[in-house]
Amino acid sequence: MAKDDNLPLFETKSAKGRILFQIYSLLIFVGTCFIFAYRLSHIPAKGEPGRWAWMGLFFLELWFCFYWFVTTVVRWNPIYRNTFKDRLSHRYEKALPGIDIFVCTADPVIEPPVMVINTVLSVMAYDYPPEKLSVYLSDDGGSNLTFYAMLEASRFSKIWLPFCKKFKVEPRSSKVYFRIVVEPLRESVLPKEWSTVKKCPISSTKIKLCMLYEDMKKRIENTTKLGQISEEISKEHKGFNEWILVASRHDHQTILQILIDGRDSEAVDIQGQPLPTLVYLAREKRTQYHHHFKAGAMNALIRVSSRINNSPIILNVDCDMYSNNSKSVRDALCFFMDEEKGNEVGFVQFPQAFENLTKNDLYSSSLNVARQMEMPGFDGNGGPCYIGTGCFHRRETLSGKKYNKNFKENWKRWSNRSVEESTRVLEETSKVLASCNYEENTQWGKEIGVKYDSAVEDVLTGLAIQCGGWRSIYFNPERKGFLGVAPTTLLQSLVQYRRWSYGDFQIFASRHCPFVLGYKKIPLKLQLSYCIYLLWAPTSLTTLYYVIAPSLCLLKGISLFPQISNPWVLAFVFVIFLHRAYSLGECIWFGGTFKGWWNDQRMWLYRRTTSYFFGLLDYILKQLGFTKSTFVITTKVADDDVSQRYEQDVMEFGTSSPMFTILATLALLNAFCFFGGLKRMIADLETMVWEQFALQILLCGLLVFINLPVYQGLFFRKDVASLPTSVSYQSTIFALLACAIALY
Ligand SMILES: O=c1ccn([C@@H]2O[C@H](COP(=O)(O)OP(=O)(O)O[C@H]3O[C@H](CO)[C@@H](O)[C@H](O)[C@H]3O)[C@@H](O)[C@H]2O)c(=O)[nH]1
Ligand SMILES: [Mn+2]
Repeated sequence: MAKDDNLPLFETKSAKGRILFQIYSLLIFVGTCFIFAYRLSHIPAKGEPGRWAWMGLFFLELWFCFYWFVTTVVRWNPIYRNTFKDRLSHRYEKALPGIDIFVCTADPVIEPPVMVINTVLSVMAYDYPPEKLSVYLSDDGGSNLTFYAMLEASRFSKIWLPFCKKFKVEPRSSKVYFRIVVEPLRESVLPKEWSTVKKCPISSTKIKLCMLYEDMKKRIENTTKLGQISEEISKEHKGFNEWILVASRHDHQTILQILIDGRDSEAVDIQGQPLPTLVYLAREKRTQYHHHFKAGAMNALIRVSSRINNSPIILNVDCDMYSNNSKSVRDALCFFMDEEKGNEVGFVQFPQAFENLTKNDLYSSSLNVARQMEMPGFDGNGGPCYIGTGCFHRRETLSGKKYNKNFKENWKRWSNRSVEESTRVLEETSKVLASCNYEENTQWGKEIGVKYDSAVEDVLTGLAIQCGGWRSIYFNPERKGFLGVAPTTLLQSLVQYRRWSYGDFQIFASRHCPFVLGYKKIPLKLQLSYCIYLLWAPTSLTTLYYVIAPSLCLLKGISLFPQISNPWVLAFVFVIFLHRAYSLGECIWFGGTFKGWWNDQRMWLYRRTTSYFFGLLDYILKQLGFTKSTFVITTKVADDDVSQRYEQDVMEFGTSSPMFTILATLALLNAFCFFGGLKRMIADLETMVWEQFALQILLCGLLVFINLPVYQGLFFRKDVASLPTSVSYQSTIFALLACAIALY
């Protein structure tokens, strides 16, 4: 026995400099107390104008205070993890468990097959014994285009995998690798004909492979364009044409194909090494059975994979989330296989990060603060939530098993398992498990598998696992584990947050509310932590009030804040200033820019006033039975000119949407109030009324300032992505109407 045999496989560190944060929190707390003291002692008397607006403001400040308290609970004790992969391979290299990897896709148009197979290739190429890896693609679109791309990928993997191992390639998405490594050289160094270059800075193997990849890509894209499959493929897979027909009606039967069977000794790469198993699954869909979107797909995958490999660990990624780090599987295993603490680990969540961010992050998609502050905070409070992608699960947690203290994993139990069945038989028998009515009258989606009760199935499932006694772990390695595609237009981003806020609030308002489900099962601080996401939807109302009421009162001449010469004003200035300064500091500390922070403030406002508001409406309408649940899939491609505007940080409107009408109405309303307020002050300069309205005019002015892109889109831009005239008309009318009502 070597002497490191008892050392742990991972370590946990607390964040430094917490004392500063605690001082900051204390200061904010004291400041807020003063604000409340002022509010309570200065309530306008009965009959005085603005009494109700005042009360409203007081109530909202209480709410903001609670919300601030929750964000503070999250930030109180963040922890960071580190793994020791050398110890893992030293101890377990021969006995590593099998890993089943699930990739989900649903629509070949907004999730292009080339992108999907690059994700698949990247996870097939993990630095892990290939015979222990199985990759499953669930295609909810039942698209022959995606299937065809998978066939191409299964062929390409035979050269791609040995190549990755030989050159220690990172990242292992072919598309990204060639873009980073080969493309830059292609233009500068290489003349037209690549193969004729002798003195090339990259080896000819790399060039050849890149050409092969380009060929494959062209074939896939051409099929996509033509909408048909090459004859060769349809001959190879009988019954294919029939499938094209059924799939196009979106009502189709299960199609399950094991493209590479890892147990087959003939399934080898060009160097004779075994390949990971590769499975394509399009589960059956019928209009009369609810398919439950991604959660339904995951559950079908869980069942099918249990029949084929039944690996003890399941990794789940979205189709745009390629693996950016070939060691992630080993990282995750360091947590699961740790002798002392490993048995209680239910899932290991990697952060969601994106490859297509711009420097100033116009739509605030980077999730920098969530990734580096909030999630470590969750981990410190009892464990991160499950965020749907980049997550390794212990299979038992997904089959509804609860943790108990005596549980001890026997990894050998799993690795000994070998199913001696022909691929054909497996394919046929597994199909039943993915049929549309398999789950009828079962606990799937309720007690077993990924949960169905919410539009954010991931958060709900993670919470249930934690309440079942399992620990979750958050791991954010230096080299990011996974990279995905962030929305590239304003509307996409707002729609995505609408689904999230709706789903999150659904959880909060149900019997799965962390305070109910988690009572005595997870720590109170974790229950509170969940609120920062689950309470998004209701914060829309408070925010709407805060951007409307003070401005209208300004227009009408009702003062809601202390006047500037009054010492009480200090409390407001102090809290607001310190709070924002902290947020700016946090943003910059985690790699943002000043402009990025400013954009984040804007998106904070836009999400609250539109996405969260509609999320709340969605919830109410669903409760009343007016709507059915939907899942608007986030688009992962953009036209060239959309991409160009995205890269130049030009805000994308372009269509009319009720969300845009709200944004424009609020922007105009504040502009009217601002100028109306200014006019009043200038007119009454001697009587010093401005003193009473200083804070209100400041707030209103800030709102005008942050809305500059909206005014531009309304009046000053003429390009296709500006705001349509219909939105301009509607919003002008609404804003004028609101002002008129307030004045008279
Ligand atoms: O009916 C469906 C709908 C979606 N998906 C897949 O689900 C994934 C996530 O969908 P996406 O539109 O990209 O949603 P995002 O908002 O980016 O996803 C986040 O939020 C979702 C919950 O709202 C989680 O399921 C995701 O894992 C998480 O990344 C994608 O791979 C889709 O192909 C399906 O498989 N079937
Ligand atoms: Mn996504």
